[in-house]
Order: sequence, then structure tokens, then C-alpha cells
Amino acid sequence: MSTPATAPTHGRAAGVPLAARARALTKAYGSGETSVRALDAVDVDIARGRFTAVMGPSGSGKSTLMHCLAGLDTVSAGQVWLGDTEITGLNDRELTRLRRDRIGFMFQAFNLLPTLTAAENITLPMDIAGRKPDQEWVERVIDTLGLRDRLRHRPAQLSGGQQQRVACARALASRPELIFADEPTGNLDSRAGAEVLGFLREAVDHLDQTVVMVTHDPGAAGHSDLVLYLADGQIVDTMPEPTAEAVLERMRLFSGGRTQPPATGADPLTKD
Ligand SMILES: Nc1ncnc2c1ncn2[C@@H]1O[C@H](COP(=O)(O)OP(=O)(O)OP(=O)(O)O)[C@@H](O)[C@H]1O
Repeated sequence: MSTPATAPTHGRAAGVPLAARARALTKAYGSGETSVRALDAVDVDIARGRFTAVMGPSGSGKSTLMHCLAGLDTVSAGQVWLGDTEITGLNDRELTRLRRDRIGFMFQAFNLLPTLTAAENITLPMDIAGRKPDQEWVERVIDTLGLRDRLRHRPAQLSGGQQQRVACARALASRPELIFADEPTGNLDSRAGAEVLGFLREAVDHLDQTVVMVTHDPGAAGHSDLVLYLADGQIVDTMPEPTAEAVLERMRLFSGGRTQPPATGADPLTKD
């Protein structure tokens, strides 16, 4: 087992193309006695064309890491790159453009607009940005996600799993360099959750996308290529080629037998 003091080498990939990376990434909230160090000198490489899961106890810094890598939050110290672009140091306007053009987001709440059809929701970010969608790519995403016969439906006419698939298609539609998914299955029953994870996997395997997913769920992490484990704001371990069982076993070991339940409350071993 690694100690936090030696942890900064975890999550660093040698010789593989990177979608994002961070060096000595530190994020503190507040100041003085009430200051919280949410991230503590984190070094991490996010390999291109891979599915990376970020796990760790509540408060360990998972969301903060995702937000800093995605340019949604400023850093206190250290550097973050998206591809070859250093994003630390960009101003708000530049960050907004970078997020819009190069990053896709999937959150637990799908954030679909109720008055728009599935098709309109999928292309909304590009419409707002005044960008013309690559129609061939969008069609491929729609077919890959099995949304062809749902395009004219509004969110209220779709199941939770279908809504999340629309949110997935929206994240993929602009063919972003990197997709961040924050607990994408948190609100779904186990079947719909497994379906969405299957589609994220498909996006990586067949559409050459790169996905970073924050999750508490061993079943969800079992769909990834690599799990990064955070504790107290540091990456303390990694697990390549994870299975749900191996992730669950590691959680048992690290929590001294007290396994944190997955967000859905479903049995993690039957989740996928
Ligand atoms: N805006 C904020 N202001 C102050 N402290 C914050 C803020 N956001 C996060 N924190 C603190 O930073 C630490 C890391 O939070 P973060 O949300 O990244 O953890 P997490 O691993 O994503 O947790 P969870 O699994 O519960 O979502 C926590 O101690 C949290 O209380």
C-alpha cells in the first residue's frame, strides 16, 4: 500500500498521448484556520482514448480534481494542461471558450431543457456557440447510443436511462477532446446505469473518445480502464484493468471492512 508522501508518481503515464495532465495541482478553499486543502500537490496524467475512473471517500477531492482539470475551478498552485494547452493562467473568457470547444460534461442531473426535443438538446451547446455540428459524427453518436427513434421526444417523454443517453450524446456531439462525467449513473436504476456505462465504454472503444468519470460505485468503476484512488486530496493508488469485484475488495481493505455503499444503494456486484 502506498503512502500519500510517495503518491505523486501515481497516475502518471509514460510515453502515451495525454488528453490532460496536472503537476503539483493544489487547491485550497478558505483561508487561515478554516482553510481546507482539497487537493495537495497532485500529479496526474489522463491518457487519451482511455476510460479513467476517479474514486475515493467522500471529501477526498474527486469533484475538485475534476473541476480543476476541466477549467471549471481555479487552482491555488500547480499547473493543468488540456492536451498541449496550459489552462492554468487562462482568463475566464478563454476558459469558457476552451470548455465549450474542447470538453464535454455529463452530470448526475441531466440538465436537459424540458421544452426542447432530444435532438435539440443534443446540439444545444453547439447552437449556443454558433458552431455547425459535424452532422456525420452526430448521426454516428445518435446511432451508437440507440437514440434514433427518440429524437423528437421531449425529456418528460423519455425514461431516466434515455434522458441520460441524451445527456451522453450531448457531451459527445461536439467531439470533445475529453469528457468529464460526475456520477453519471447516480440517479439511475441499475439497468439504466449499466446501459449508460456501456455507452461511455463504447464512446471510448469505438468513437475514440476520452472519458474521466467520478464515481462511488465499484460496478461503474469496473467499466473503466484505470481507477485513480484519491484520499485526503492526494492520489494514493491506481488500479489498471479494474473489475467491480477488485474495486470492491480494495474499498473493503482501505475502509477496514466498512465498505462505502454505492450511490444508488444497489448491490455493487450486481450493478453491471
Ligand atoms: N466551495 C468549497 N468551499 C469550501 N470547501 C470546499 C468547497 N468545495 C469542496 N470543499 C472541500 O474540499 C474537500 C474536497 O471536496 P470534494 O467535493 O472535491 O470531495 P469529493 O471527493 O468529490 O466528495 P463527495 O464524494 O462527497 O462528492 C472537502 O473537504 C470539501 O468539504
